[in-house]
Amino acid sequence: MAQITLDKLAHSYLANPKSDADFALKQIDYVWEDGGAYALLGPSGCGKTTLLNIISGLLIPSSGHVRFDTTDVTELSPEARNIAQVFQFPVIYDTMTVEENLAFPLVNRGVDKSEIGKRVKDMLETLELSDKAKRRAQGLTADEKQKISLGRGLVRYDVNAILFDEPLTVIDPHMKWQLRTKLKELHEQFNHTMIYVTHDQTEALTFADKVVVMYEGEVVQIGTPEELFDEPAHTFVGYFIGSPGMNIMPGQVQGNSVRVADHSFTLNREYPALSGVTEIGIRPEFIRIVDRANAGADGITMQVNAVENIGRHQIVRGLVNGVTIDAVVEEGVAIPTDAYAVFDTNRMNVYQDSHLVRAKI
Ligand SMILES: Nc1ncnc2c1ncn2[C@@H]1O[C@H](COP(=O)(O)OP(=O)(O)OP(=O)(O)O)[C@@H](O)[C@H]1O
Repeated sequence: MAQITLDKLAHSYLANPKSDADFALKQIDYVWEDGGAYALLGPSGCGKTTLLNIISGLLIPSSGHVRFDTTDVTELSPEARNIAQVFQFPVIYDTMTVEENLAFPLVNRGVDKSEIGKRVKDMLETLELSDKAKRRAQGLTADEKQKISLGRGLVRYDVNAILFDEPLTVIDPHMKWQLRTKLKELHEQFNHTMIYVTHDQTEALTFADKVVVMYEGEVVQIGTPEELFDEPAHTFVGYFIGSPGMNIMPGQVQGNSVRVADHSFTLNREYPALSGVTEIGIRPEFIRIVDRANAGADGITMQVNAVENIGRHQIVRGLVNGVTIDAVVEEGVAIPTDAYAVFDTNRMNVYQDSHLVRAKI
């Protein structure tokens, strides 16, 4: 296993990139800790696969270096990097049996026969495929084939890292949850450095200790699931993480006073003087909807347009000063038509030109 360092790494698919927009991956400096479980999360086209391919050696970056511990591997082939990769679709040998498929990466590396037998048996049990060990892979379901692909990556104990590129795309929804849990268990057991690419926030947040959020070729935040929820560093993270995402509204900030629409909130913290576009972010979970008649002066007029029941909660959708706002309210709570949205001032975040502004201490 290895610590993986990305040193001033950037990539453009163009021969002569001229501006930032020409880069599929804008400059990134980051150290992936040895034994960490990371998710690379972002929408389609944000550069996740480009970054993963640079780490695996399928792509040589336009600039910068990749180091595994102290070794510079920037120009080394994937084979020379000693990594395991699991792709979106199963990569297995149809004519081999399930156990032969799992043994193959170990046979190739000259691992001792008895050791191979032990590891394959363990992996068959882990993946709940013991009863299919002697069956040819041909004819198995897509789920089962992808489980074998995962197993072929995980059966190797000596790898520097295991890279997963949207590995659960072909997996049945109920099985996805099971395999995610399994991967987490395997990570705890073997402590491999794992990097998991996905555009699905549930997959990222349940699998990873740290989530790397990408947007338009840039890493906009690296944090624990809690950090991404509580303090999104960029409005995109606020919007992308959470269901529904964070509400973002235009606002003005002066010291400890935040003005949104026709209402000023007094906060228990001070902000520095801001320039540029100022926005206020608040998650739907931290907005209460109350009847205007009972609200006193502590809310903002909200025009309620729809109420969706989603089991234990209801999502209230409406407009505040022309901006669409969502609030998450417990089930059974009556939603007044003449409503005020009351914000939890401790949970309001301030953004300048899309980036989080920290309050002065
Ligand atoms: N071989 C290539 N040649 C030219 N441009 C490419 C190539 N591969 C990717 N790109 C471009 O680079 C950008 C990042 O693509 P990348 O595949 O890394 O994103 P992604 O986040 O993995 O997307 P997805 O989730 O759809 O796979 C996109 O604009 C894409 O069109």
